[in-house]
Amino acid sequence: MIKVVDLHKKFGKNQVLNNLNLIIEGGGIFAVLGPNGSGKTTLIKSILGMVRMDKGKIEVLDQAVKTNWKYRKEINYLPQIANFPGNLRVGELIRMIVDLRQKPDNSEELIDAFQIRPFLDKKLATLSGGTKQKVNIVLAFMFDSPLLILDEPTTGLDPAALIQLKKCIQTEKEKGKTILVTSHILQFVEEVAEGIIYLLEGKIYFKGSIEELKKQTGQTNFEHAIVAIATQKDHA
Ligand SMILES: Nc1ncnc2c1ncn2[C@@H]1O[C@H](COP(=O)(O)OP(=O)(O)OP(=O)(O)O)[C@@H](O)[C@H]1O
Repeated sequence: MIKVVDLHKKFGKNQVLNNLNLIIEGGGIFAVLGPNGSGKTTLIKSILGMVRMDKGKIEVLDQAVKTNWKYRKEINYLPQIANFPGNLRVGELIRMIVDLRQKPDNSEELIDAFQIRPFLDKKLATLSGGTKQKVNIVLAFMFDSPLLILDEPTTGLDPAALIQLKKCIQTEKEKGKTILVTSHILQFVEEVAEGIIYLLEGKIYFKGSIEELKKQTGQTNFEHAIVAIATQKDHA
């Protein structure tokens, strides 16, 4: 599903990813974790072909990222910060994306699930942060794609929307999808994720289940295990 080999990425003198290797077989929910600035978004954007890698090779759905952009049609992506023109109305944006993608969509169902119908005629610039995030979630979930990448999906969500988001993630998982998610909300990660991918110093420092992480760090609490992993010498 995703194969990253010897990925290097520098911004100026800042070596963000340094010989990063990662294989994710199809199906399941994987949380990409790591301290602020550890390169989670850079890794995700490299997988999406949005960041030009300095060295390495990435394959997504058996296609090389460098040479082929068509694989991106098979990925649903929720960016950490989505930048759509503020004068666009919510309904217009959703229709625009549906027209561009030219695939069947379930936007109507999601509009109701996330209760954004009252906002369809509102301009994006006038929405609250949480409502904007609900719109972005609708955009990310409305197409049927084998790979879903969610960068900080919980940002700004109220409890009702958070429950809805978790339901959507579970539904996609049950359909056999692969879901990559980043989040600093460890309670959310513990509830949804099966696999943990922990980034540190430009590499995958740990890859495994939450149970394996607890065992390796000798911690019974997930939060403490995450803190402990960064101080361990043994790499995954
Ligand atoms: N376009 C860019 N130009 C310059 N530096 C960048 C750029 N994008 C990211 N960086 C730097 O790369 C490093 C990794 O950033 P990235 O956003 O991938 O981290 P992250 O793990 O997603 O962080 P966070 O948890 O804060 O979201 C940071 O030091 C950041 O400042």
